[in-house]
Amino acid sequence: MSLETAVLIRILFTTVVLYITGWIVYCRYFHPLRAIPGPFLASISRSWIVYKTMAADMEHTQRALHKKHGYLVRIAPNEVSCSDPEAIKTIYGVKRLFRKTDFYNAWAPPNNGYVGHFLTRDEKVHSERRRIVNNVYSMSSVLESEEAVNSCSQLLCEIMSEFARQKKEVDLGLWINMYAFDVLGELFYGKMFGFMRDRTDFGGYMKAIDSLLPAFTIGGTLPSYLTKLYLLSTILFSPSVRGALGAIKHIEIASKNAVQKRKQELEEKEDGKHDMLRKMLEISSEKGSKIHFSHEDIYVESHSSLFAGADTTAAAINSILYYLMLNPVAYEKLTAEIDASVISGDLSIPASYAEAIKLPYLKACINEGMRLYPSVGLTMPRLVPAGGASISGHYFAEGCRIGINPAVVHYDKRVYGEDADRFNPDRWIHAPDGCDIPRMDRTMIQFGAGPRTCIGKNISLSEIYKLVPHLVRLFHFRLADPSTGWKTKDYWFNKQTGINIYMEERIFH
Ligand code: HEM
Repeated sequence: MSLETAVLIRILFTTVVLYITGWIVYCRYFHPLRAIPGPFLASISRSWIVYKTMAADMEHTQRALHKKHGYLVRIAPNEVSCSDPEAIKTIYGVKRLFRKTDFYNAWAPPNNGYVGHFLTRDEKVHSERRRIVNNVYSMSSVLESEEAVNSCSQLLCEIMSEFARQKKEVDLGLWINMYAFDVLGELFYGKMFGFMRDRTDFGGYMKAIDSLLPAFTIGGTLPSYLTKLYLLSTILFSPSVRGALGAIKHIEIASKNAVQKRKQELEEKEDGKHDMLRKMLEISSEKGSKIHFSHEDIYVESHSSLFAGADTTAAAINSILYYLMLNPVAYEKLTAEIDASVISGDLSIPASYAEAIKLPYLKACINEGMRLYPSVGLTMPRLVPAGGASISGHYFAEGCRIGINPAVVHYDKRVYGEDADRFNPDRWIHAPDGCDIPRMDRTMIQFGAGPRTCIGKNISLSEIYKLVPHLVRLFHFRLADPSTGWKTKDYWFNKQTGINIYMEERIFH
């Protein structure tokens, strides 16, 4: 090696060491977030958050960190996880908009048009676009398709009856996931995809989402200059991600075909169906050119809902049923309420949404399942707007990243009582000492909060309120092996596997 090269290497090495030392000193002693506690590595590098996200159990890590440090924990040099229930309205409220961070960029398809409600970071564009379709997602609109949802529940119950008669061990999570996809098929396209009918992962959608979730979540957590590189390398080197992109393409093509077909059907004859596709086609033909709502926007609307709406709803139903199976007293109490309501004629089977929401213990069990196990298990990160903000006694400068993880704030003992980490639906009937139900309700952010609240919330609630009493009335479920527990993977959607059960059909005389 020549002398010049050796000197050059030494200069380079010294520069790198000086840069890293300077960066660490800045992060620890001069950074605006220096006073916020958290893991040392997190305070100087995003490698901590990336590594912990890859482990897919961030909700446990964050709960432990908040228990140790309080409401604010530094999870990256410029990012904070907040668990203060009072901060929900500041961070996610309408008063001053905290924009979504670049975490969401990793999920966006290469698309020059509108990327969908979930991914859009421009609040003005978001509110304009969301206003166009808000009514389509209202509860009254969703309930116009109630019969269609009933047909899905009935098919699921027929399959479950067959399994019960065969005394077969069943992967409950898998069937609930297939059910959730088929309901979206009915609601959006006027017919089930065929997951349950064909007993298969139709078009490979489930596998595709499972493969893409880690890539998007890790890609979004990386420093933004690495996101594209990371995503590109997963496409090049991971056959499952390549396969998943193929399946997503399939969903896109299927959406496009469905829009064309539905348009044609409606032109040919009136079929009396009020699916969401029809409603969106009507908006598009009545005022589409004026408000720029084209067929392209309808494809985006429908296929992004498949991505966002099936796994999340399935995770919620799974958690409600799983915790009931683990808590026989609550399970019996719910069964008694449902049986009494059926006998008195207050609840039909299939259950109507309007009837089901009147059952107090059912409501308590549903709230409690989604509290203890919200379907989204990472912080929903936002940027502090111009002028900064005061949160939990700390001033945050513009541009700091901050978010709340539903799976952390839902465990707050000051809000939900000393037994907040236990499944106890009764807390929703009589609030624990020192707690009150309106505050408990306000702290539930399983569907997000404020202007970016889940647009599909009513779809999911109608599915959950209708399916849970239907299943509880017709079957008795028990875990095949209560000692093993489910397995969970928290890649933004916190998905469960291994809910293996046996069931019996209930006999009524
Ligand atoms: C139990 C079921 C569901 C849960 C727990 C859930 C959860 C969430 C959460 C937490 C957000 C906010 C994300 C953020 O602020 O970063 C969100 C947004 C969203 N969800 Fe859901 N979701 C569910 C079902 C659905 C369904 C069925 C659909 C579609 C049909 C859907 C579509 C969306 C969309 C499009 C957004 C973005 C809304 C916006 O920014 O305007 N979700 N969801």
